[in-house]
Amino acid sequence: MAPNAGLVSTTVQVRNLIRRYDDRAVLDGLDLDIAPGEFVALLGKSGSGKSTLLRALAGLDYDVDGSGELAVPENVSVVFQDSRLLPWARVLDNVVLGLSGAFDRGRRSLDEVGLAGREKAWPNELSGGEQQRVALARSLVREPELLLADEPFGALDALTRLKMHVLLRKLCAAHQPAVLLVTHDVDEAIVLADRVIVLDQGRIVAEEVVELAAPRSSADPGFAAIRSRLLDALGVSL
Ligand SMILES: Nc1ncnc2c1ncn2[C@@H]1O[C@H](COP(=O)(O)OP(=O)(O)OP(=O)(O)O)[C@@H](O)[C@H]1O
Repeated sequence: MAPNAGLVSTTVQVRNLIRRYDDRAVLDGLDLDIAPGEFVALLGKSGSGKSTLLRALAGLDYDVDGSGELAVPENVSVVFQDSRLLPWARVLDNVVLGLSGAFDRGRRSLDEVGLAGREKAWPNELSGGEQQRVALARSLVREPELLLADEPFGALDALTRLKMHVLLRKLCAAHQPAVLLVTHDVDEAIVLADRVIVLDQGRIVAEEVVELAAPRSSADPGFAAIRSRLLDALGVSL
């Protein structure tokens, strides 16, 4: 029998992951599976280990003390709270940086994020929301199997954030990457994710599968019930 026979395919498989800083376990025996195309949102108090987990999945913590098993695809894209565009490169050049001959794909990606016609703009000519759209185009033009997003909408105003939710849902439906989104916004997690997990002291302490129909509304009683359980897990009492 083949070694993997019977196993459901996963894009991310984390087993007993431990990461220590100064002998303190910031990730403390964490297990996590993410299925192909699954959208997982990650909540947790400040200091609970969210960014440490993202860094581990992105392969950016090879010099950190720890152990455990980590299976992650090779093709991973990351988006951050700030767009991290190169100020000296035009928008299209930012999108296709490092991808030779990809200008047509880059233009299509900019079209997908609603920025057709802005290819030759400089990053500082765009609003914060538009810069994050470019960052999404830059990630998705690489057709990642896994998209890691560290509070990508954290610096945007409420209205722009809502528009970005609609856009991200559309992009994920079209490209179907597995997603791990770190956010501090419980409603954002419930609106976007198939599953929401809560991290506390380096362990997953709660998990909610979100099966609400789209468009998801915070006025829905099912939404409110999930929010209330997540807030409980985060130690917030209302
Ligand atoms: N390079 C480092 N050296 C020492 N300690 C670190 C380092 N990076 C993170 N830590 C510590 O590990 C813990 C978890 O940090 P991490 O950044 O993963 O938390 P977080 O959940 O992402 O927090 P936030 O929501 O504030 O971004 C914190 O106590 C932090 O101080």
